[in-house]
Parts: sequence; C-alpha cells; structure tokens
Amino acid sequence: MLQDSKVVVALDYADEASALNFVDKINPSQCRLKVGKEMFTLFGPEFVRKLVARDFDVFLDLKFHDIPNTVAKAVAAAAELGVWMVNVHACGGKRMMEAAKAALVPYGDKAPILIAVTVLTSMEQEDLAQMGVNITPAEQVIRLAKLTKESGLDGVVCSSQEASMLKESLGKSFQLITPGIRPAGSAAGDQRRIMTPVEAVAAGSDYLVIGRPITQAESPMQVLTEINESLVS
Ligand SMILES: O=C(O)c1cc(=O)[nH]c(=O)n1[C@@H]1O[C@H](COP(=O)(O)O)[C@@H](O)[C@H]1O
Repeated sequence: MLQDSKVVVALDYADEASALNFVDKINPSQCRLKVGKEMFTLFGPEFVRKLVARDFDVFLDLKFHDIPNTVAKAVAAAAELGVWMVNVHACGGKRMMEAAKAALVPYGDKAPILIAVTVLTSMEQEDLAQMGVNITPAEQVIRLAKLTKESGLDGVVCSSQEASMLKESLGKSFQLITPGIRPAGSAAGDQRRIMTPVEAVAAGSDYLVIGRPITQAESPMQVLTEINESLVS
C-alpha cells in the first residue's frame, strides 16, 4: 500500500469498537496505525491482524526489553503478524538488539522495520537523575542511538527535540520516529520533550507518532486532515 503521510496514529483506545470506528473512516494513505501495550493487552494479535487486513501499515509498539533470546522470539512473532514496524528498548543492550535483528533475517524484504526506544518522551533530566543517569536526555539519546545503529537496527524512537542532532551524527537513512508531538494549543499531558508536527518534520523526524491530540479530539478526522495538510504546505 502506497503511504504518503508521516503521521502514525497511536490507537490508545480502551475498547475495540471506538478504535475501529476511527479506522473505518480513514484510509491507509492518510496515516499509519500504532498498536501499543493497552490495546494489545486488551485485544491481542487478532486486533493487529484486523488492521493489517485493512491494508494499514501497523507499528506494533510493545517496546520489548528482556534477555536476547526472548526478545528475538518476540520480534519474530511480530514479523509473523505482518506488521510494518516493531520496537525494542535500546536499554536492553547491544546483544539484545543484535539478536532481535538476526531474528528478522529470514523474513527478508518482508521483515518489519526494527527500531529502538532511546529515552521516553515523557522523561526529562530529573527522571534520568532519579535512575542514576547524570547526563542530559539529549546526551543519553545520542549514546543509545549510536548503540542502536552499531547493533544494526533501522532507527530509533526519540523526541523531535533530538532529531536534528541525530540526523547530523547518524546519517539521513537512520530512521527517527518521534512521539511527543503536540499541534499548537493541544495539551502536553504526561509528555515532556514535545514539538509541533511542522517543527518536528523540519527538525528531521521521519514519522510522527500522535495519539491523544487526534483520538481524543471532538473530530479526530478533522485534526488528522489538518496535520497532514500542514505538513504538505
Ligand atoms: O514507542 C513509542 O511509541 C513511544 C515512545 C516514547 O518515547 N514516547 C511515547 O509517547 N511513545 C508512545 O507514543 C504515543 C504518544 O501518544 P500521545 O501522547 O497521546 O500523543 C503513546 O502511545 C506512547 O506509548
């Protein structure tokens, strides 16, 4: 399916009917879809299969973080579902990420894009300090992004605030997937390192993960359309 939009809508709904109500009104050229821990735990792989069957590119966002063998098996299971993208936590380390990448080799061209989460966009310096990480979020992001690239993965999840720095040091083809996107005027909620869609693309984001500003809007379709239009003009 030809995909034009850089928007990945985070389908963080507590019920399947609401999610499908939204999905049934859009087509795969308007956005990709992200299934995360909430909907996967509630509705499992069958929900993912429904979206794949509707021809959507699906980002399975389960942020695997475990011993290398377990993560490799989980990533292969994601590939079996036919998802477009899957992620692990870079904090799982190089051996874990290499095992995940190796598990996708048998899938060839059909393997999902494999990316690693660096520092969650809900975190700021104080959160890192509480975990004994006494460097800035940007420094920790670059450290983990370099490790991710050395491990052979395709890109990272980071904040758009780190995008230009990462493109410069890791190259254009290293994919940057950025949540923490807030159109002007929408509530930040629990996100901390945020940018607007236009700013994020200008900074070098390849894909923008956007949840609540779209899904909790009075008219989700209208917000999605406005964001897409703002990115082409
Ligand atoms: O991996 C992710 O998608 C992710 C990483 C990260 O650092 N921050 C982050 O917000 N996310 C996800 O992106 C989505 C953001 O949703 P909103 O804050 O509602 O736009 C959520 O589904 C998060 O789970």
